[in-house]
Formats: sequence, C-alpha cells, structure tokens
Amino acid sequence: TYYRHHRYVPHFYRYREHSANAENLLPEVSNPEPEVPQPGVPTYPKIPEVFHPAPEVIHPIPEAFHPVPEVVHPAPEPYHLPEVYQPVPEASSPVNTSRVFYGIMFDAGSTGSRIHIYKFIQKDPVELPVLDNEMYHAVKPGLSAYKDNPEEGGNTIRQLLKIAKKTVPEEDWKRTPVVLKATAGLRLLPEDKANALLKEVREVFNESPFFVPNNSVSIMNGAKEGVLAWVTVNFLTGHLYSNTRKTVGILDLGGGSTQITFLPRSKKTIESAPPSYIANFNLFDHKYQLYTHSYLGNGLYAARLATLGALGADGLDWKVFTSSCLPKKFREDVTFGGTTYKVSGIPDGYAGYKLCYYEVMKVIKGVVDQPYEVKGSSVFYAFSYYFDRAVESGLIDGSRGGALEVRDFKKRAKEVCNKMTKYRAISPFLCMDMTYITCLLKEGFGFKDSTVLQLAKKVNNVETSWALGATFDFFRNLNIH
Ligand SMILES: O=c1ccn([C@@H]2O[C@H](COP(=O)(O)OP(=O)(O)O)[C@@H](O)[C@H]2O)c(=O)[nH]1
Repeated sequence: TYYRHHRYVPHFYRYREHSANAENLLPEVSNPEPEVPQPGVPTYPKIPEVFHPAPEVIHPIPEAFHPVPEVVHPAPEPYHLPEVYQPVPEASSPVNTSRVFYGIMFDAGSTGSRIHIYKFIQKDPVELPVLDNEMYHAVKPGLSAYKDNPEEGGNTIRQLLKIAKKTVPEEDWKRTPVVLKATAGLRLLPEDKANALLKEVREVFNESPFFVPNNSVSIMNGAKEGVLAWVTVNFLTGHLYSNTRKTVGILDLGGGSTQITFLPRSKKTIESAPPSYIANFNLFDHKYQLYTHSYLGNGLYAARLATLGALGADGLDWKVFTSSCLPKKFREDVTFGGTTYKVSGIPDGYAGYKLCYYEVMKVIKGVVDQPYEVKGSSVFYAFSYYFDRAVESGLIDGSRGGALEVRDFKKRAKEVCNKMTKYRAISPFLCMDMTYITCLLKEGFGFKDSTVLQLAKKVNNVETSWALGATFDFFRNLNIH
C-alpha cells in the first residue's frame, strides 16, 4: 500500500484564436453529451483542442533513454526538463493566480482496482491547463472477484474514494468529476453479475461528495482501452505536440486482456487489418488513425488458465489442471475473476521451455493478428505485466525500467523454464508467464527477435495506463470511433 505523488510536466500553450474565451475560466465540460447540460453540472477549464507543435528539442522520446526513477511520496526534486518545458508555480504560492482543477479516474481491472487523481493547473486564462501531478493508489483483487458479493466490491471503491477526499481540497469536491471504467474482468463476467457490480459502484459514487457525471460508471470497450493508453503514452513522451507525427506504439498486458496500438505508417497495414482493428479519433487538432486491438482472454492471468485448459471451465472443483510450464511438484488453488481452480505441474512428466512453448502457443496461434508493419522499426512502449515480469525475472530494474529486445524475453524464459527450482521462489508461474510473453510477441504480433521494447511503468512520473487518456476524453471528447 503506497501513495505516490507524481509531479509532472507542463506544456500546453493556448492558441490565440481561443482568446475569445479568455474571460471564461470554466467553459463547459465537453464530454459526455456536451449539447445537453446536466443540471448542477460544474464546468471546467477546457483542455483545448489545439496545441502548438513542440519545438524539435522534445523529440525524440525524451523518456525512453533517460528513465526517471520511480519515487514514492513525497514528490522528488524536479528533474531537469527539456528547455521547452515551463515549471509550474506551486498552487499555494501567494503570488499565484492559478486555478486548479482535478479529475478522478478509476481503473477497475481484472486483477485490481486503481484510482488516479490528476491535478491540472490553469495558469492563466490565456494559457492551456497543465497536468501538474498524479496521485495513484491500487488495491487487489479487482471488482470481478466480488461477483457474488457486489456490496463488498463497492466497499473497495469506497476505500479508494477516501484517498480522493484527502487529495482534492474540500472546496473542489463538488466540481471534481469521478469516473470508473472497467476492463477485462467485468467483460469476462456474465452480464447480470457485471451489472450488479456497476450498480453498486454507482451508489458509492452517488453518496460521495464529488461530481458524478452521466454514465460515469461503465465497462469500456477494448478499442478505447488501446487508444486511450496510446494517447497517455504519446502525451507523456511529448509525441502529441511534435510536428514530426512521430509516435510510439503501445503494448499493454493486463490480467484479462492485452492491447496493441500503434500509428501505422504504411497504408498496407490499414488495408490488410480486420476493419474493426482500425480506430479514428481527433486530438489537439490532429486526426489520427490507429491500428488497435484488445484480445479478451489473452491477458496474463486469463492466458495462464487458458494454457491449463481451465478458462471458462467453471464449477470443476474436482479437476486438477496440469501444465509442463509449472514446477513438477507444484500444486495450488488459483483464483481469477472470482473462480478458483486447482492447478499443478506434471509430477512424473516433463517440464521445460520447449513443451511449455507448445502449450502457450495454443492460446495464441490463430487468435492473434500480425499487423503488416510490426516487423518495421516503430518504437513500442510495453507496460503493465510486461513490465512487472521483466522486473521479476531480473531483466530490468524496477525503478528505472529500460530497453529490452524481444530476444531478451526469450533467453530469460528458457533460463527460467529450464531451471524451475531456482526461480520457483520468485513465482511458480514465472516460466509460464515469460514463455507466454515471448510467444505473444513473436508468434502472436510477429515481432522480430531484435525488436526493441521500452519497458516503463511510468513516464515522467505518471502511470502508463489508459486512465490519463480517458481523463482527456472526459474533458474533451476525442470522438473515438
Ligand atoms: O495505472 C496502472 C494501471 C495498471 N497497472 C498494472 O497493469 C496491469 C493491469 O492489469 P489489469 O488487472 O488492469 O488487467 P485488465 O483487466 O485490463 O486485463 C497490472 O500489472 C497493474 O499493476 C499499473 O501498473 N498502473
């Protein structure tokens, strides 16, 4: 349990054409349903559509090669920012006329629920708001674990809201929107169970002192999840204001689903992709067309169960699911999405990388699309369980992140699987997880051994998650379609 205060970086410049709004500190919220204002709905400084293209100095990828160490509260000394970034004055400074506003975004994931409290500063009416910092806190397990006891699930959200009350000053509660989006965990549940959990969360929100917009509690679709994580990472790495149109792709490996999203350079990628894998949206005066897909059931925890042949095999409490990816003498109950399964290694059989690779292949081959362009030279940021497993297996340092080649995952997977006893103390699933990641990257998406991935949990001290993109989408409808 830990709180993190992430101090962040600045840099929206307001377009002069917007100066007609100069007196209007709190223009109307643009999303959801901007045309029908809700009674009692607070208004916010707009995150304007148009940003000056960033000067060349931002580019390329400031974060990628100079990772900022993860710092736990209190906030770190400000690190040296590229020249173009303006430091934001402290909100409490006596000379400061800044207006501060907040956005609260809940990520109800399959393996945990998380709160992101973003603080924005509207320095003065003619400049754009700046993202000042993020407060992040996570609890386990996720909402779906409470499928038979929604009230208790609602309690986990109530606990997280207490942090919001401590973080957001009381005078701002009423105009601070609170939004929850659920991902794979709830997508995988029967509809009635998922709805009961959402209903419970709505009640918790309604009894809170925050602003509850229409439709503030929902299950997000997979395409949005991918696009919004792409927006977050490209925003934080400075690629959204650069006029080079150079961007980075993202690889997100959750517990229940996995997302790949990138901006194709070649028309062939768009033409050869399944039509539903292409998403359009508008941001900061640009129209973007992305390749994105969320594979439900291919998140790390769902894939473990699928590899074992257990996913969806409900109510089989007598059956033991076995795999050559697990240590031979391992036997345990595992719970995912509120269902418990008995799993074990193969006591008198074989275990190891090769057999394991064949097993996990079944979960990937014929399921995962290989985009035309992925063998090219785009930069991909990989986070969530890609990051966690890279740290756990000793490939990268947890506070710094770093660059890895796909072949590094493969090499470490072989090592872990062929010396299971050595790695068992870290996690009996490490062989299965590392092999799955290797197989997903190579056989699934079709990355080359030499493809370089940037592993990051945070960029510029803000979590790499769809949550920041979703907050932008709330304040200014990105019209993702
Ligand atoms: O702001 C965030 C959100 C998520 N995560 C990590 O990302 C993974 C997300 O898994 P989740 O349960 O959300 O999966 P999903 O339900 O989306 O498949 C877990 O390792 C989380 O610890 C994180 O590090 N920061």
